[in-house]
Amino acid sequence: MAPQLTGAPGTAGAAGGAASVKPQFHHFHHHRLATRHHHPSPTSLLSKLAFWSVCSLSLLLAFLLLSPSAAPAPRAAPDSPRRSLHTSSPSAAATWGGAAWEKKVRASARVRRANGRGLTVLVTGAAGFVGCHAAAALRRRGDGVLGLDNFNDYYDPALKRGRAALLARSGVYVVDGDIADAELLAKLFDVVPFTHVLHLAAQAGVRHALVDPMSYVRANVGGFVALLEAARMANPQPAIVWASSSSVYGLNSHVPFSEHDRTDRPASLYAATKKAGEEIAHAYNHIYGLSLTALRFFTVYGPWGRPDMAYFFFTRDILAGRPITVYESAGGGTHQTTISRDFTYIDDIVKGCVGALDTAGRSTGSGGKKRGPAPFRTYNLGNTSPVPVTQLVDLLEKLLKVKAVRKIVKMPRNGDVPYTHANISLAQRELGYRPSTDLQTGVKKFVRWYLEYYMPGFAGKQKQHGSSNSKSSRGRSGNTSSAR
Ligand SMILES: O=C(O)[C@H]1O[C@H](OP(=O)(O)OP(=O)(O)OC[C@H]2O[C@@H](n3ccc(=O)[nH]c3=O)[C@H](O)[C@@H]2O)[C@H](O)[C@@H](O)[C@H]1O
Repeated sequence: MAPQLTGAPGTAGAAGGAASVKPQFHHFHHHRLATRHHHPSPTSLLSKLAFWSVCSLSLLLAFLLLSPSAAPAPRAAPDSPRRSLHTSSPSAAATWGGAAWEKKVRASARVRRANGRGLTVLVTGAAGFVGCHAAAALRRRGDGVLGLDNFNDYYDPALKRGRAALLARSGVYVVDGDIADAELLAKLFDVVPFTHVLHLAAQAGVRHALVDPMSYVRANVGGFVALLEAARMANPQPAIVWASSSSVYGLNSHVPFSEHDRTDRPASLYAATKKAGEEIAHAYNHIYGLSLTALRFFTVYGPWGRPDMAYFFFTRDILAGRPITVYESAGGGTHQTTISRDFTYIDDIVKGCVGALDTAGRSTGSGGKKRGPAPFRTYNLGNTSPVPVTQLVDLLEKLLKVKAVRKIVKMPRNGDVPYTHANISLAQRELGYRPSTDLQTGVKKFVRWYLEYYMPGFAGKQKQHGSSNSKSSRGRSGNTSSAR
């Protein structure tokens, strides 16, 4: 079933129209060449002269256009839209540039608070789960917000377009482009003097790193460096708040995880690239005076969430009557542990992001040069109450009113860690971070959204009959497989 949206899908990436202009070639017909055996009249002499001039000019033009040394990569004229070559979006038709595009960018980034004081924030990964919620929250309080997202197909891009459409309705424009596109980033910083960057664009997911390792290196290392390069050259230099991950704690066994604990034993490539990001951030802070804040998110969930996460695809599969694989500890021996996560509700995470932006000190550099020390901070954003994954499944069964078909297996060596548990006292003290949503409340909100978004008919039926553990409901939900 196609996602049901209440409005038109986002058109953010379509700004600008056609991008490439094909050269026009003129063909001369043979009958014109045949005339050269006759005595030429003055008019035919003139037309011959004109013909050969056109030929020579065409040849010269063709030479200039096709010669590799003489033909640098076409640069966009200021008023014409251009094609981004770096997007990994399947549409690959991301366009940017031109007067109309710049106007849209400026309008989106304009602060709308009555007193005129507010942040001007570039939110990367704005069509992602956390990005879309954070961008909306900033816009609600009147900050200037511009989104950037490459709409890649790691999971259903229609969901990302749906999020961007929501943002568009609240006046936030999401530029369709890649963080690794240095030219695009330079342009954005040129058009808007961003005070802050909330950098959430990344290749997420722990287990997928076994399937496509390079995508993690490209986005979480290469993409991050591209963003930092653009930020250090920008004038003014923005303060950067970015998404690290609880996964950096890896095999750390000291609970709850504190920012002072070891993070040098990652269990997955995903974790390793996030940890690399933290080290890279330190270097940019040290060399260029960029203000950098890393937020270690703990298993964020909620409405408009990521279909690659367990709570999301468990919901889909339970409704479809398909078995779900639930991991149990591979521990054995004396350290038998229940697989559990410090699930953190999206609204709490957004408050943490906003708190981090509000308290981020300034970057000190200018023109790519450091002028003094700048803040370098790291915070856990978790819920401080880990819940076993089996309990999450119990909860979903209760809310969906469908019994899950559980396949219990020992946790494979796929990058997952047995448990996470955040110590959040630092974020509490310095960011005013106070998570307030327990798993029961948060998952209820997610399930309500899921049913309304993917299965509006089913949601209605559930309300009417108060129960839905029927064959027909399973049949309907079977259509949701495109969600992942
Ligand atoms: O905090 C983070 O830093 C990360 O959080 C998230 O990773 P995780 O905490 O691993 O969440 P998620 O995949 O939903 O698995 C949840 C639980 O279900 C278990 N799990 C998973 C799959 C399965 O088939 N069976 C199962 O039992 C699994 O063993 C686990 O115990 C983000 O995806 C990641 O991008 C990153 O941000």
